Amino acid sequence: MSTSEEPAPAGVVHRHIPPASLARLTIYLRALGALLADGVERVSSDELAEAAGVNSPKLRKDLSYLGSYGTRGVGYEVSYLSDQISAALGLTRNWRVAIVGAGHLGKALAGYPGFGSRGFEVVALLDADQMVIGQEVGWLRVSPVKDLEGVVQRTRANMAVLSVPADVAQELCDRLIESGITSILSFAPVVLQVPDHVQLRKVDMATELQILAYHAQRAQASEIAAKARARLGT
Ligand SMILES: NC(=O)c1ccc[n+]([C@@H]2O[C@H](COP(=O)([O-])OP(=O)(O)OC[C@H]3O[C@@H](n4cnc5c(N)ncnc54)[C@H](O)[C@@H]3O)[C@@H](O)[C@H]2O)c1
Repeated sequence: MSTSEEPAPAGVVHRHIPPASLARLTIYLRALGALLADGVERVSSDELAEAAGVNSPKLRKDLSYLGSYGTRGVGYEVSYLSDQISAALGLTRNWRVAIVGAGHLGKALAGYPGFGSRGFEVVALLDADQMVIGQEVGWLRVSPVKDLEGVVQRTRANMAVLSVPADVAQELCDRLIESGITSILSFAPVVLQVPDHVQLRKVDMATELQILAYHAQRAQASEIAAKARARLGT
């Protein structure tokens, strides 16, 4: 029987994965993690698609970026597929995250217990405020941002989160890059300039809420239109 549902072996360079598929791969990974925890060894496309809340063709297309073309009836080996998605997402690497800005957001992120199981270890939390420096957040102690370069070196951080006010974000972003960090997630509401070799992602909840509001408004408008059509019998 064909095993073409199995993804490409480890070490294979994956094709460029479109952002929407990339986002869904993280959902499959979480679903596979739950199946693994339940002792499930194999899963069909349909079952995995249902667990991840997508349709099977979309799942098969997404997994095809890993070299899997989905032959019906064979099923995926849960732990193997989980490893392959982790490898494609770069999660087999040990990500060590430094959080710059230990305010509301920084502390909440540093205290979140769910990162470890997803391959991210928060190794440092930094701030400029003397009242905040030295505070304990979980097992971390807030370090002074003036020592950022040394902290990055000592903790071997290779990823950073910026949870600082907008007006200091660029300067801190530059210092992180000079310290050797090339993957940065920024919450600061400002456009940051980074060189080509640096991966910068921005989280903007206000934009997400605006998009949500737009969809809610459209859904409401089409519901009103449908009711009006029903009333008129058209
Ligand atoms: N993207 C989003 O969805 C989203 C949501 C909430 C907040 N934010 C943004 O995230 C950032 C943090 O929000 P917050 O609510 O935690 O704010 P906060 O004021 O509670 O925390 C900011 C922290 O940054 C520290 N700080 C200031 N200057 C610094 C510097 N030069 N070096 C190091 N630390 C410095 C402050 O001392 C403070 O502890 C803000 O820019 C905010 O606008 C974004």
